Amino acid sequence: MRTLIKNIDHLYTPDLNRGFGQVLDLQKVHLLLEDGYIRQIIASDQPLPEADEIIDASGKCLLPGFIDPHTHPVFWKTREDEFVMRIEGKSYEEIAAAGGGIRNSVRKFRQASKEEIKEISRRRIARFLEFGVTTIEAKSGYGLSTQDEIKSLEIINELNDEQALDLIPTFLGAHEVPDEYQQNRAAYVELVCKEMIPLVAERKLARYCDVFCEQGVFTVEESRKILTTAMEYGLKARIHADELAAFGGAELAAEIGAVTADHLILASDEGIRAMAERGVIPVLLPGTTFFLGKDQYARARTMIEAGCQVAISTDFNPGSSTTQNLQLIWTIAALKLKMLPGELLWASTWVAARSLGIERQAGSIEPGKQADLVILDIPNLNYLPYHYGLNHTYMTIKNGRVVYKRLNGY
Ligand SMILES: N=CN[C@@H](CCC(=O)O)C(=O)O
Ligand SMILES: [Zn+2]
Repeated sequence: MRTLIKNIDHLYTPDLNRGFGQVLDLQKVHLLLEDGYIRQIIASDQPLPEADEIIDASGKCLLPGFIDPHTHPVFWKTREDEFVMRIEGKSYEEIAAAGGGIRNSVRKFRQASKEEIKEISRRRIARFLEFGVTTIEAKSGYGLSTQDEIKSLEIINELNDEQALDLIPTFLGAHEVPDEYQQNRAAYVELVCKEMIPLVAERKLARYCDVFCEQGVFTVEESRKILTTAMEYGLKARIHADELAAFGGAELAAEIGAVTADHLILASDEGIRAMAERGVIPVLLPGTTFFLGKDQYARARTMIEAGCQVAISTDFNPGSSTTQNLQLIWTIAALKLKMLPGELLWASTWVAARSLGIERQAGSIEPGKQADLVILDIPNLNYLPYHYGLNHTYMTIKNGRVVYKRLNGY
């Protein structure tokens, strides 16, 4: 099966030879796909090859499919009541300390059957394709019992097999201390290390293990124990770090060689330096800072100057960031993190792919790679964060197949 995408105004892909933020901009080209892979970039003065399917991209831009490297898409009920409580003045931390937040989602998750949660999650994740996202990292973390964490990871793995979007599973049993362990948190850490991690690894239900390392959640010592145990079982580490307090999460990520450290709003200079030295990828989630109504954003420029390659993500979850629109995150990251369009392209394709170990298959437009692509109805790359809040996706292509096409022009 050969598909020709013809008359592409701009084909943008990270310029891997020139480094972070540098973009290859090929104008007026065509792209040939074959059997799900990228076959050839064709200059406008070359003859057009035969193809079974032709897509006209006149006046549009072609980018690698976006990769969202930090999401929590498997939950049951939404939490709009807590959103209103925050408008009225309660903080996210106060709501969590009073038993709301993640623990609220956990209580609800445990009441629903696997099939019910799977169905609602299936409908939710389909929306990522509409926004041009072709791969997501997907975390468990609303079960917090062995049985319910397994339920969550099974849903992620089954949805990965059953529909077009790729889901890369992360075990987040240490997302919170559940109600029944509030008076005995050490026992919960033991349960995660001695029962959940071995089972998740044995059943190959996750590639990564994550911990919410944060004041009031898991300490640095507890996080170290959980993540090093997971690494002994062959899972790679990611960590929610320094989001609500400067807590030593970035330093821990560097110390244990985590693949990513995420959030990092309050990461220290020392932590940033250590991450750059160890090659830890900062995954920045400015939509969360925005949605929590906070003013202090992660120091992306300091991280980039220190030598980090930065990724960005929606952090899609029912509490602290409900958007699935990575294009909106481009705008927030541009304005609040001072990231430039070329850096945002890297951050949501190549670097995100590296953070998930899939950079050989995805994350850039090169012959031989999976044909995971997005056609955007924009005149140039700068336009994407500029015209904000809407969905510019004209078409999403996953493994060479059209999986989303906008119905009407505007
Ligand atoms: N910080 C921890 N986890 C999520 C929030 C989850 C929730 O509030 O349900 C986050 O990344 O923001
Ligand atoms: Zn998160």
